[in-house]
Amino acid sequence: MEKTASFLFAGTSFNKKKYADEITRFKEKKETENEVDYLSSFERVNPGSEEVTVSKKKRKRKQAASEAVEGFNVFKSSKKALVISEENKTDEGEDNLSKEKKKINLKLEADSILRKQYNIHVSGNNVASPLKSFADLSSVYGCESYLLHNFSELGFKEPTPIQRQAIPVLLSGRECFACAPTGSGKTLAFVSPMLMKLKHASTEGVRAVILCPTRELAAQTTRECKKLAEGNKFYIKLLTKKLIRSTDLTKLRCDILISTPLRLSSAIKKRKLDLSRVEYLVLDESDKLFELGLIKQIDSVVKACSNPSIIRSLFSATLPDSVEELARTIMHDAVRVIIGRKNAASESVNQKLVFAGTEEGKLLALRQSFQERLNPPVLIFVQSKERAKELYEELKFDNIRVGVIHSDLSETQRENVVNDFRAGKTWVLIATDVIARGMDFKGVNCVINYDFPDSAAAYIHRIGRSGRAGRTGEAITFYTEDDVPFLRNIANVMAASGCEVPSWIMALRKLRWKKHRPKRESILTIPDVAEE
Ligand SMILES: Nc1ncnc2c1ncn2[C@@H]1O[C@H](COP(=O)(O)OP(=O)(O)OP(=O)(O)O)[C@@H](O)[C@H]1O
Repeated sequence: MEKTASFLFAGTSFNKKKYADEITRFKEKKETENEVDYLSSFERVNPGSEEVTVSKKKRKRKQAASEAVEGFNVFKSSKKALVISEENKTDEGEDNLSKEKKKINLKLEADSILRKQYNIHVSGNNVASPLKSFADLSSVYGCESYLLHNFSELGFKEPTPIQRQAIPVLLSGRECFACAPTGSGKTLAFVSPMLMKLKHASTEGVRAVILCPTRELAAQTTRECKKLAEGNKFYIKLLTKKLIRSTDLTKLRCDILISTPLRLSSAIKKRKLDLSRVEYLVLDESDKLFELGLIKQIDSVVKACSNPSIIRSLFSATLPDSVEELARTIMHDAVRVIIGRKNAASESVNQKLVFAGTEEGKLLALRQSFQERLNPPVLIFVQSKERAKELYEELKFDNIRVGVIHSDLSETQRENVVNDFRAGKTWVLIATDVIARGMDFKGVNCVINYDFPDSAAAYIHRIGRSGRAGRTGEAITFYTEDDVPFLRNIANVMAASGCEVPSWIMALRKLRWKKHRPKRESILTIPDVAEE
């Protein structure tokens, strides 16, 4: 009420000279007026109770009150008095307004200090305050205790910077573009507000969708979601082939559905999966999802999620301007949250470039480094499934526990390979970019880019498998003569995250980088296997 009044009365003008007498009279009474309100309302609620309960002090107040009421009647009958009353309200209104302004300014100042402290950059109007701690979730947003309990069970004491800002943005009902380094807890940042908003399980069909570019990441996100939802019986489902075959999707009981775009768009088309009630749509690794190969499927999912009050959000460690522009065409009044610098590598990874000369040189360098120091778990990235198979053939007899993952393996085989690596059964995992994004292997000590990555974004995601959740890691990138023209782009990423780069590389010409996948010589040194 006060707030409204203060806005209503702001700006009323009054001739103070002309009504000086009235002002004096008014000011004398001002102090008692608040008490009038108090007592008259007391009497309204308790008629006749005054004799029994009103103390001496209150009687005194009552006396003052009656005077004020009389005064009020007098003012009521006079036109002048009305203006004076307005003047009083104006003063009060201005007071309230400036108090309100002060409060807002203090809040904005505190928000800005917190954002600076955690390197949070936001753009958009009226962006919600960042979280000071997880406790804000219950004090400000009424978070249920199960979620806070789960955070503490998982060992999460403080929110990470992206969680501090993206969670309140989503809870305040705003759409969001979020860009934060690899391994900085983006999954929890989009899952927690979803769980809080959905509150409890429902039978009303799919209410939230999370899209991930690969099956492995979708499976991992499902697991994380279930861990965070523990204690609240949500229906959280991964859209698998088996689920599609065995269930009538028109009757799917599901609060949160996690899928790859291909699987989901085909379920919409062929199995009549209804997404019209979806309230939350998250595009994880959004820049990957907006790449040419997937855009059609994304489009069909976005269209199927036809609820006009849907909240969409995009999360990634790399968010090119082109993707933002494209996404803005479908988003409403979105807030942009960037942690640190946009499109930057994690600062907890120590990055090195190694000149290996030729393909043969790479294999030699790899073997030598393993002989000198093998500190598992180690991830090795190559540029194609063929090369992944070749490198595996070379290393499998080297007395190293090595595994390989690529898109030619079946779903179960891929799952087993990932599980073996997670469990420490394999020390070295050879992979294509299929697991470069989002996969959260605990404590990967070193990432080796055996083949030079095909883009700066691919580089950032690959090396981001190491140095996660506050740990440190190492990344080694081999390059040959073929890769030299593309060195500068990687060097820029390295320099921006504080790593040393030779000056001759920084002096190279900057190239507009389309996918760099040169034809490379075979890795195999064993001709028999090559011919198999
Ligand atoms: N508040 C927190 N405190 C400590 N650890 C956390 C916190 N939130 C998440 N984590 C842990 O941090 C790790 C990385 O989280 P997550 O996989 O969500 O990162 P990400 O930002 O999505 O990375 P990427 O860009 O590679 O997908 C996970 O092991 C997760 O359990």
